[in-house]
Amino acid sequence: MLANQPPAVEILTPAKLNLFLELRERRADGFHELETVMVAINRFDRVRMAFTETDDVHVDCHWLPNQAVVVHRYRGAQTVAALPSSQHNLVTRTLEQFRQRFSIAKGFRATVAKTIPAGAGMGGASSDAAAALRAAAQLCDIAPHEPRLLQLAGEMGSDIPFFFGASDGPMTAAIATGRGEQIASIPVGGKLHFVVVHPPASVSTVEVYRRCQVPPEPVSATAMLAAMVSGRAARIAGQLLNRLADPSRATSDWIDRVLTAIRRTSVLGYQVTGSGSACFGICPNAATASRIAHQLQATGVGIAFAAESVQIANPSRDLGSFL
Ligand SMILES: C[C@](O)(CO)[C@H](O)COP(=O)(O)OP(=O)(O)OC[C@H]1O[C@@H](n2ccc(N)nc2=O)[C@H](O)[C@@H]1O
Ligand SMILES: Nc1ncnc2c1ncn2[C@@H]1O[C@H](COP(=O)(O)OP(=O)(O)OP(=O)(O)O)[C@@H](O)[C@H]1O
Repeated sequence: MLANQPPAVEILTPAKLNLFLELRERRADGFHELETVMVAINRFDRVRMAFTETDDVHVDCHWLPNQAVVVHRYRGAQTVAALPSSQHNLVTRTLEQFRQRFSIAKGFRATVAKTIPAGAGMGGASSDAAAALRAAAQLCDIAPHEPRLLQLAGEMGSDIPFFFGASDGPMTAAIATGRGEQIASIPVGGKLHFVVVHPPASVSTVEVYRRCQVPPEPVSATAMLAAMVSGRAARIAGQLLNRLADPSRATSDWIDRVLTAIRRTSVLGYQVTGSGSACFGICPNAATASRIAHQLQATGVGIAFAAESVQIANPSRDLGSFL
């Protein structure tokens, strides 16, 4: 680090896909007990953080320029999803709570450069918040898996703890229970390949959960876990499930358009991720995923890209000063 410059850290934080999501119970607090199998994929946001001498938090959140993934062209119109201001960003709210809980006097400045589609069920905001907490912990010399940090993560959003990864080694996939905040790493028998499509419409997670129904006999994730261990894409394809898919389809007719387009390709299986609006297909290898992504891009139902499973990387590199 250069002399007289504040320390700063950078984390590349991934998106997720839900390969399995079953609802078990609607709780009195309005949340749902669930069982979901999530996998991290190689679509990243970049979070950079440093201390400031002021006693506040400021977050600059922007799309990375020229990221085709966020620019939709539909019937001549071009749309880029709006991102929240600093005040309304989940990263800001999370860092403010962190400062209070850990009695941190200094403030933070963060820049969040995004490529993860927003409101797409790919966990973008949660991933950013997790990265910000991990970066803040590093700046403040707090252990990355300190229980109070994970507790705060879970309180700020059900999906956030997943993006911390595991304390005992690299993590690519996990089963999440409770309302999604209780994470157990699961082994995956090989790299998984996907094609992901997100239409030019976001879906509200709150709205999808409002419309969902808990089945009388929830399906267990056991068969999916065994399929993940095998690493066989065809076997995993046979176990894809998302109990939020129907309420997501009811929320936006884009979901059916995307699913219909994916069904016409040679993917091994397909599903909605999280509460939507993105959908994915599972493919036998990277070349097939790339070929199908091109094919789907040409259908005009959204932005299509190939992706593969990745490990959630462990703490961040020290940047010296970047701000
Ligand atoms: C759909 C998923 O992305 C699947 O991984 C998650 O379940 C959503 O996680 P998230 O975006 O972090 O959601 P939160 O910010 O915790 O909650 C947003 C809203 O979703 C609903 N919600 C969320 C999680 C859950 N287990 N039950 C719920 O009913 C609640 O109405 C809540 O007010
Ligand atoms: N850092 C952030 N990046 C993107 N969206 C954010 C951020 N902070 C707050 N938001 C708000 O949260 C909403 C949902 O964000 P996100 O992209 O995480 O949705 P999602 O992928 O559907 O999430 P999930 O899969 O966890 O339900 C956005 O529409 C936006 O208004």
